[in-house]
Amino acid sequence: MLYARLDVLRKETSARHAAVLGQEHAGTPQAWLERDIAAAMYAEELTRLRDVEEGLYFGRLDLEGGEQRHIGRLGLFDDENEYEALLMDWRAPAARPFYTATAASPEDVRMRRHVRTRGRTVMAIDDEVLDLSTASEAGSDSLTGEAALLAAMSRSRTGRMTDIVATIQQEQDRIIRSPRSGVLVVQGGPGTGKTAVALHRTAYLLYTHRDQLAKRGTLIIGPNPTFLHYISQVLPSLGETGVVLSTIAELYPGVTATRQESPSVAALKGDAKMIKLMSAAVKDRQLVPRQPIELQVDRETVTIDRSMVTDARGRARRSRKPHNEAKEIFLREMLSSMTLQVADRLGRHLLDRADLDDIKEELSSDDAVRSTLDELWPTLSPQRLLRELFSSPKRLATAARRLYTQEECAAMLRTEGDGWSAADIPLLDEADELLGEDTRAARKREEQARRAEIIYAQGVLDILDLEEDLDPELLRAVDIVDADQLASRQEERRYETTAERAAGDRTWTYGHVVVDEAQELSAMAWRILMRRCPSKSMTLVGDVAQTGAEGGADSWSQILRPYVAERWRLEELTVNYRTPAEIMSIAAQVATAIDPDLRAPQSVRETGVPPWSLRIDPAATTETLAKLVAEEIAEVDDGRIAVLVPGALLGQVGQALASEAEEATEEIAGTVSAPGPTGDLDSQTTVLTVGQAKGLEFDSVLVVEPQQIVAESPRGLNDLYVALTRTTRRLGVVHTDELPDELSGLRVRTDVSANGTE
Ligand SMILES: Nc1ncnc2c1ncn2[C@@H]1O[C@H](COP(=O)(O)OP(=O)(O)OP(=O)(O)O)[C@@H](O)[C@H]1O
Repeated sequence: MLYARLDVLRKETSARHAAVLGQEHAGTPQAWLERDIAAAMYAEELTRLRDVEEGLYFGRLDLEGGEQRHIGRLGLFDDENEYEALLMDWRAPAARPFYTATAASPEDVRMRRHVRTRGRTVMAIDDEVLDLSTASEAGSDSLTGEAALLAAMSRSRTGRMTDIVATIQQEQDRIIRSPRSGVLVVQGGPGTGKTAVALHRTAYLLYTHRDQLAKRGTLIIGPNPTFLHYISQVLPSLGETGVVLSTIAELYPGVTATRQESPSVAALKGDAKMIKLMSAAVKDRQLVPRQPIELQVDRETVTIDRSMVTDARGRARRSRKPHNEAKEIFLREMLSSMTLQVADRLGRHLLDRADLDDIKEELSSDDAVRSTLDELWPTLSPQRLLRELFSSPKRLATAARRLYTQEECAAMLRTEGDGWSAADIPLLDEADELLGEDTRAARKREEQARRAEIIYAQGVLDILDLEEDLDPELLRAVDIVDADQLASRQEERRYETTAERAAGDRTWTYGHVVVDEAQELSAMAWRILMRRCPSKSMTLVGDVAQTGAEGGADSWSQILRPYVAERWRLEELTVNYRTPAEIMSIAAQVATAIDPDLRAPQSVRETGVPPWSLRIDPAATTETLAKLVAEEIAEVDDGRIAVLVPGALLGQVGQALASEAEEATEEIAGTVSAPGPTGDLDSQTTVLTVGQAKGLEFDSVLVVEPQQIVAESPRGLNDLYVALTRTTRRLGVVHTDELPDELSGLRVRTDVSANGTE
């Protein structure tokens, strides 16, 4: 019945969409715009209706009074029966007991039913009677809908994250429905559902605060493009669009960060000391000449001396305006002083206001004067400031004095014009704030754009006018509208979604910002995010034990103190839904080595498959790895496999495995992806570094050379912890070096052919 209702809705929406698209668009520009908006709205609605196909209905609540509520991915109403609710959206307040009711606190619920479907067929039904007699064994922290949950967790992974609406647990629900305002930090170990919770919270907030968030948009920040790809399907399938998914590297419109940077240089650039360095770098561009400068202007000699420039510079700086905006004050002051100098020489008492204005006008239009003043206070773009700073040892040393050592400066130097790295993006944004808008350039750009629109509009009118068999009785286009008017109308017509407008505008401020793997962000990256969200309505999820970036965080209060002091809420997730207990007990050893106080999350299931280690012959690494991959493929059927390697081995292992797979006629042919910068999650087997695998999960994981992973970075143990916790079922560790002590609990295998499950 519910699917039939869904089909009707799809048909109706599709018909409306087609009707709107088919409309003749003769009409006012306003009507065109409305047509565009209506078409986009219907298209969005259609996507939403299509996306809920799988698992449309998943739960039922039977209440004490006899009322039944059916819960699903969206709300469906019976239009013949006074819009009675047939299916309730999981985010509606009345659906909440489905996630929170327990035997001890039943919230009026007598029975909760989980319905599992595949396509449109019911596969299983699990009923839980919330009866006090069962409350003692199933305490309030027990799992909700255990059978459905275990079924969801044991499913093969597809390379894309799926939603968890049918099996959200109580501790997760509390976070998902937490109020929108303020900063909420969700701390949780690996696999506790932080990403899932962050995305479902976004969907919940969009449902509950639709109006505000539709206008301002929501920004979701992830650690890398692979991760964004991994989560990209979850939100639309929850029925939401209008959300910007981005990495920090994409937050400065117009700049693409393509240059790789070493982690240690990225850490230097991410340090909060950069704030002072950047501000010094801007001030260093506001020059005072060592020697007086003499200029010839219309037979008069004008002298620019130190005190004159120092005064003008002082005034401009005291305005506290950004550099490019303060330039107007500097120029005004300089021109006044120079005018007075000329006037004094001519005899100031002989001159009136108009004469002085004439002198000033002459000075300001003189090329030599202009270029000299421009050198003393150059107009700077953020790109130019940074390019010239990081390619000049002298400039960098001056700006960095007392902040960075000589060696650190040397490490940050680079050749001019070699592109931008991800660590440069927060610096560009910082520079933009310090420099402000170059108002003259902005005005010029606007004028140019407007002129181009008019030329285009004139072209359109000319073409319309070329029609040969024109009836002189009929009005022509040019009789009704001229190019200027047409250009204005075109401007009004442009329709962009909130997400499109937000992504293209550096100064856009979002209604809510979600940061995943928040522990990875540098101090400078936090500044760019806080600027994008002045209301500080934010959800930050992460795990300080998984921090891999050298400039990343060790504690949440350290990150947040500069922005909200102690005004933030902390929620913790404690149950691991991903990694089986056998593997978590090994990972827990690593967690203790990182910090003895750290408690790894509790796994909810065992698989009976012990994780293993295998020492292999360095001469035959790739053949052995290929065999192990083939073995894992046989074990996981159509599941996913990751080979996690130290950064230094990525290219080598990736290519070798890919070509091994090409040659192999049997199991692994065509299943291994060669490593790219984003990793290819569509292949069955992917070779990745730990950094690339952050936030992802696979049915089986082979960790290669753990000792090298640990040695590669100051936070190497954290990386190993991340690597071990990416698996949902199977784990093998392959090494030629010694095994780190923490991994001594692994079952030791001696050869390849012996199967890991033995
Ligand atoms: N309530 C739930 N029902 C079913 N599956 C769940 C539930 N909560 C989490 N999961 C599953 O557990 C896995 C881990 O979730 P997720 O990736 O969100 O964890 P995480 O805390 O972000 O992990 P990490 O810190 O390791 O990146 C996912 O496959 C997710 O779908």
